Amino acid sequence: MGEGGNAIYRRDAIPVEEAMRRIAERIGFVGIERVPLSEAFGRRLAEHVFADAPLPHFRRSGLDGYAVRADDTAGASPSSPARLEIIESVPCGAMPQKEVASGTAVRIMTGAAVPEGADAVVMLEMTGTETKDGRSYALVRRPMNGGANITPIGGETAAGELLLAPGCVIGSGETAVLAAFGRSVLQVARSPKVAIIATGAELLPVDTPSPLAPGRIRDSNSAMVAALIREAGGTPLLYGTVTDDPGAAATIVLRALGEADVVVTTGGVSVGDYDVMTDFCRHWDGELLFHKVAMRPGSPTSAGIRDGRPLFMLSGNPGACYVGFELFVRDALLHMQGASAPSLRPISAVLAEGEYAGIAYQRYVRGVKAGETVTVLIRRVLPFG
Ligand SMILES: Nc1nc2c(c(=O)[nH]1)N[C@H]1C(S)=C(S)[C@@H](COP(=O)(O)OP(=O)(O)OC[C@H]3O[C@@H](n4cnc5c(N)ncnc54)[C@H](O)[C@@H]3O)O[C@H]1N2
Ligand code: MOO
Ligand SMILES: [Mg+2]
Repeated sequence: MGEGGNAIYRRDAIPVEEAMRRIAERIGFVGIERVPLSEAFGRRLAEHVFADAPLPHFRRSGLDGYAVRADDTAGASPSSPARLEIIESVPCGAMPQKEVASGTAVRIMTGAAVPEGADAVVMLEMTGTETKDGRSYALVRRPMNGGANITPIGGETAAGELLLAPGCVIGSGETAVLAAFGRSVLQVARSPKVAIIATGAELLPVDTPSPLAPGRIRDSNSAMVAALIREAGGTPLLYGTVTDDPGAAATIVLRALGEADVVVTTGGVSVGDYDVMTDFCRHWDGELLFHKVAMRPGSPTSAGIRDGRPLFMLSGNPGACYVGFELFVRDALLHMQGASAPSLRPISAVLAEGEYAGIAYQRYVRGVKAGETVTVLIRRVLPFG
């Protein structure tokens, strides 16, 4: 078939970084949709969100107490409190009707609008009250600085300020900001639809009771990959399992490529007689991006693209399948949703125990970092001692 000289079909292993690059340069934004804020949690924003008004948009009291003129409290002390006539009480949500003139105070609640004329709020605990001739007075026992306990207009956010940028994940904090600024409907990245196809004649549905027939195993990869897809903001579509019949596998993979944004297969990608994905790669009308990666586990991991839709062929070995997803599929899904930064970041660590000899390929092993289980990439191991 005239492909003997092609390095991809010869399955020359390429470095992990090169494989990542080949995927990244071929993957684009998945498109936008509008969702209500109540359904936006975990999605990626696909618009700039600016403050359409200052926050707060009125001078806001930070305490329960009295709105006063700071000058009126100069020199006040417990033995000689400032005596200010209480002219009004302002609950939250109401606007004060009166202006605070010298010698007066307004009872105010946390979050309420500070009346004109007042430039400080004194907390209730610093005051006392007195009634005389049918009038009520606040006794302020300490001097106040101008501006004390008042959030000015725009004190949290100025009008026009950029609140959230495209690509950011909408978590609980972002949700609060969006709600505060009235964004009940948002433009977010569409959740990529990701088809999952597990290959292998040995595979049984998860609900198959024990004991399993000899040689048979439950399909754990589909469930794992579905969970990983959800973690990455995608929507998994379970296509089930396919046996090792090349025609049947090709039919279902091509159907999935027509229906989903991304297709992930597991298994059948090595050099076994029944490795259907290896066979598929040689006959499909898509473009193979790589067919072997210089890594362990998961060296047979392959990827291709057809009509702009990526096909990830992960190794069947569950550990290799996991590593292949982490390295190649996750960032592809995040990138499709507008994320700019790669999700994996290298850290350097010293291996506490064990040894790896004669490493030709990069190794990804499970490790524990300060109590947290992580996947560790071992590039180079220095001999002990
Ligand atoms: N002659 C060679 N043999 C193998 C090579 C090689 O280079 N030359 N590579 C080995 C490596 S490394 C790996 S990894 C595997 C890759 O195998 P496949 O991707 O073809 O996967 P399968 O053969 O289908 O299965 C491998 C293993 O994983 C189990 N499996 C498969 N699917 C699932 C599933 N959905 N859930 C749970 N477990 C699954 C399967 O039963 C096998 O045990 O090839 C080596 N061989
Ligand atoms: O590369 Mo295989 O994935 O060693 O197990
Ligand atoms: Mg195999």
